[in-house]
Amino acid sequence: MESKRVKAVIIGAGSAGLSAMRQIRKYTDEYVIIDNGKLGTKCARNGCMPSKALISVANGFHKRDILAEAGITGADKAAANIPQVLAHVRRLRDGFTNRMIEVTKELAGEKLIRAKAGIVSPDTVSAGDLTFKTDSIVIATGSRPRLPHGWEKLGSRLFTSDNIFEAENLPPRIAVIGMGTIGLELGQALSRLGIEISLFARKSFGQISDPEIKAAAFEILGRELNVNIGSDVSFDCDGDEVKVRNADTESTVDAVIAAMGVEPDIKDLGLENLGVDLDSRGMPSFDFRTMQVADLPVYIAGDANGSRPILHEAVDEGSIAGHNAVAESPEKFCRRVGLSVIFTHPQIAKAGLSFKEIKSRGISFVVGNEDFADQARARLEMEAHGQMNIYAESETARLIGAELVCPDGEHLAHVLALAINERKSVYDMLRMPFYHPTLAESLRAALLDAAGKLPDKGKKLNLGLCGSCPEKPLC
Ligand SMILES: Cc1cc2nc3c(=O)[nH]c(=O)nc-3n(C[C@H](O)[C@H](O)[C@H](O)COP(=O)(O)OP(=O)(O)OC[C@H]3O[C@@H](n4cnc5c(N)ncnc54)[C@H](O)[C@@H]3O)c2cc1C
Ligand SMILES: NC(=O)c1ccc[n+]([C@@H]2O[C@H](COP(=O)([O-])OP(=O)(O)OC[C@H]3O[C@@H](n4cnc5c(N)ncnc54)[C@H](O)[C@@H]3O)[C@@H](O)[C@H]2O)c1
Repeated sequence: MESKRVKAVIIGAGSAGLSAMRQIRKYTDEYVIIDNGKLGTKCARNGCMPSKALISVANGFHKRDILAEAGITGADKAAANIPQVLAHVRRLRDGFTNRMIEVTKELAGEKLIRAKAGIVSPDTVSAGDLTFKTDSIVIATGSRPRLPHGWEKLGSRLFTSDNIFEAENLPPRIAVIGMGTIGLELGQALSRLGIEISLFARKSFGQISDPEIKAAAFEILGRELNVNIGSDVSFDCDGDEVKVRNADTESTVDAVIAAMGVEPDIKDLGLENLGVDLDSRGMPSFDFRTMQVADLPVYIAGDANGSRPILHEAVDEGSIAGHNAVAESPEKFCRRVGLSVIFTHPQIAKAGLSFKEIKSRGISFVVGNEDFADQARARLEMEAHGQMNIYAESETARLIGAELVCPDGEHLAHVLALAINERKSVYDMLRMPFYHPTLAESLRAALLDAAGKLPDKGKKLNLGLCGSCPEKPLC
């Protein structure tokens, strides 16, 4: 076996691994990046991008249902050709994937080793016929769909996010197991494209903790989706059909989409050779601010650490891990304000601290609410449903979090995340202009509602919404 000496080994050329490489190559060219799978990143190949392409087509098609109400006739004749829709999704997906492959090859050049990596010890990594002695290791191996024991028996009738975007066609009846992010996004999109979807889950809307927002999401999405929640889900194969059931319901379907979470792809990686304790999942402890594993020169980033399996966090974590892999000593980084979006229609989103986190920290806070049933722009768009709750600390009036299910939730959540990050108060935010008629005005309504519930009952608003004039005003 040939042995080489390097300063850093990155395992995995996905979003986190590439981000780590971008940092490492600023300081040294003595590194390698090892990947044995398809290049192009999960996000582009079978994650963010194909799922959003499918959702976009499905939402466009769904509009035909409201066009007649607005006087546009004939839209009911539109049809969704599933093989053609899937081919369109793949075409768009391939564009993103091919670009990522080019970027990977351009950036990595000969440093890219195409082999399965294994950790031999904290300073040694194997890759096929090669062994690397290294000063540091970045683990960025991503995740795989979690499949509880037994579900693999479905064979070719089983889809996960790993294979669904490769399908040439889909059968007319599908059960989706799991009502988390993937289950909701794919379940609603496929249902809108005319596939008969039955959603089964033990619990719903795991990403949302505010009971009012959860209830609103459940009510709105439940209007168009067949949702079955409660006990454990089981199945039986009956010829070409599958019978899926929980305690109350049974559905006969042609295939199943398993969307029961993801688990770090760390099987057979050799983490036991690091010489540190591993938990029941086989995961070592790591520091969320340095990405360092125990006190070793080993860093773990992205979906591989099982902490925040979303794209921008994977990229941040890769960056931190890469920085620390070549630093004198590991530096602690402040992590970004929380932000997550589920691309259902309406969208479900969260910014800053969740309702549950605020409660568990014992913070005294007020909730500002907006009901989209009466929101002017939402009514014009014929999407007048949803709820937004924003949370402000009672003592300081500072915005600290928000949970929402509403039209354009992705944009509202970004504005809220910005405000929370900049430590803005309800009053600071009310100094902003809000154009009419926009969905952004919903934020103003929620802010006014919060102001009225603060200890001073919004009295500061009497000083004038814009506040006193600074020396060099922008107005
Ligand atoms: C259907 C779906 C939709 C999603 N939508 C969104 C979204 O809208 N927004 C969002 O923010 N996030 C979304 N995500 C999550 C997002 O895609 C992931 O968080 C992100 O892509 C993870 O990046 P990563 O670098 O950790 O993993 P990856 O990109 O999977 O990279 C891991 C790499 O490691 C390699 N590897 C694994 N083991 C080894 C080994 N032993 N040796 C060598 N190489 C190895 C693999 O081949 C792979 O290339 C979605 C995920 C899914 C499944
Ligand atoms: N818009 C986005 O940002 C986006 C989109 C898709 C995926 N993702 C990422 O991908 C990850 C994986 O998504 P996911 O939807 O698979 O996971 P998830 O954790 O969001 O949801 C898993 C769901 O499966 C249910 N479940 C688990 N075991 C079950 C069982 N045995 N029987 C029935 N139900 C069961 C859970 O109760 C939960 O509702 C997410 O954590 C998310 O970060 C993000």
